[in-house]
Amino acid sequence: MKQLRLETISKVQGTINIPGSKSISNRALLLATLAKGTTTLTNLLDSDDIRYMLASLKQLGVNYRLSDDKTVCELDGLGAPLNSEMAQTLFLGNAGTAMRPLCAALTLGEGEFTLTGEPRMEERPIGDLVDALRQLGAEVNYLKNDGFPPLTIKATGLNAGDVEIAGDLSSQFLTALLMVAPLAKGDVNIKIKGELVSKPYIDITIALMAQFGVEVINHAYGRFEIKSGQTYVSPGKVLVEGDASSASYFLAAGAIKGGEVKVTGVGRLSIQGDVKFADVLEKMGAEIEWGDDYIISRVSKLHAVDLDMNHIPDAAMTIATTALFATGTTHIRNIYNWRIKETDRLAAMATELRKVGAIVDEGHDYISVTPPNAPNTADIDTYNDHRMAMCFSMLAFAECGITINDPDCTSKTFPDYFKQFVALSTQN
Ligand SMILES: O=C(O)C1=C[C@@H](OP(=O)(O)O)[C@@H](O)[C@H](O)C1
Ligand SMILES: C=C(OP(=O)(O)O)C(=O)O
Repeated sequence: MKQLRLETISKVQGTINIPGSKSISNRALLLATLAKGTTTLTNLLDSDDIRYMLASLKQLGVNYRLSDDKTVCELDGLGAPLNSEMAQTLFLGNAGTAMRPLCAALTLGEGEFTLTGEPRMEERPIGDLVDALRQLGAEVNYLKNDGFPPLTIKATGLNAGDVEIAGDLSSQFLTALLMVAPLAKGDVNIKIKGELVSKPYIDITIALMAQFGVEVINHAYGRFEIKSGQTYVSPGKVLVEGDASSASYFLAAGAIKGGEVKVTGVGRLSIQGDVKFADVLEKMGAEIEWGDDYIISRVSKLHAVDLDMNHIPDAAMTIATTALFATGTTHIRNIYNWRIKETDRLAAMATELRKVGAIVDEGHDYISVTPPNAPNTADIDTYNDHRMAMCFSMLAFAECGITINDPDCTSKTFPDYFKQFVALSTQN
């Protein structure tokens, strides 16, 4: 197994232009496919999750041209659902933003499609989405375990009508349903069962659908209406913002060991909820400055916070390791669905934080972290979870340094993360 040793970094200073947002890249690729006209996407993310989406679209006959660095994509929209005369098997790795939306989108046209992924994908639920699609007449069958990929879709189109979908495990199910609703055979009214989690991701979905000309009526995240007669039309160009979750590591670095760190490509005008990570850092004592498309964090003495972080599930992980540099016990609450992501993140985070000497209380849906006087070094297991690897890079700011096992797992969303992270420590 590859290991990366990070020796102590005494100061970070500089600017980093954050690579494109995973959430926006995969949504925009799918909407551009369904839309009439050609769309040019710029600042597209080049990472595993996007490659799975791009490869699937190509396999399904979608034409696009990628720039050499794969960050510009000119895609010819179908102006219609995806169809296939041949049965197709699509491999989607561990990309939730490919698996869930494609599962819904492939029910719209005609054909037989099998969706598979990495072993962990077979443990990540999709039943709530499938139940909703079945209410609209879709035929979806599980190949192994009920409620989980792999699955097969026999597509004949999606009916209109009223549909209920559970919102308490993942917002990606609702995102998937919203994006396909305009191509159903009439009005679609969606009712959410239970409390919807990760709500800001629904705002990203609705904002992108609006860019492609479709309006969603949002009744306080409890009910959504999509009127028929709306079609996706390419806006011509879509600029993918920098990824706000990826920005969290650099903002945390600035707060712990700045100088100051400026992230560009994401800021006050962002449509991503994870920019609110900067508010959490500010509550911990960091000095934050906002621009329209940048955020700066400056070093300060940090203290613990006790917050509900359901709205920023990905960036909240960065708070768990930032807490090692704050006085007091930090409580991160209402994050049950950490358990069903790339790994069981509550268990993984607790185990690895304990290795460096933290006192950790891991609950059903929360984690509390009390820092040791001085962290000790350890070999950090990353569980094939890009965020575990990136979060634990913060331990390079402790006297002891840190070793990250399997650092290349960041390829899911940020292939050259460690190169960029180390570069920041040597910029003037
Ligand atoms: O819609 C999206 O782009 C995402 C939604 C979130 O998932 P949940 O809604 O499952 O929390 C987030 O964790 C994931 O990385 C991306
Ligand atoms: C949960 C994540 O990914 P996915 O899109 O596969 O759900 C993540 O990136 O933290």
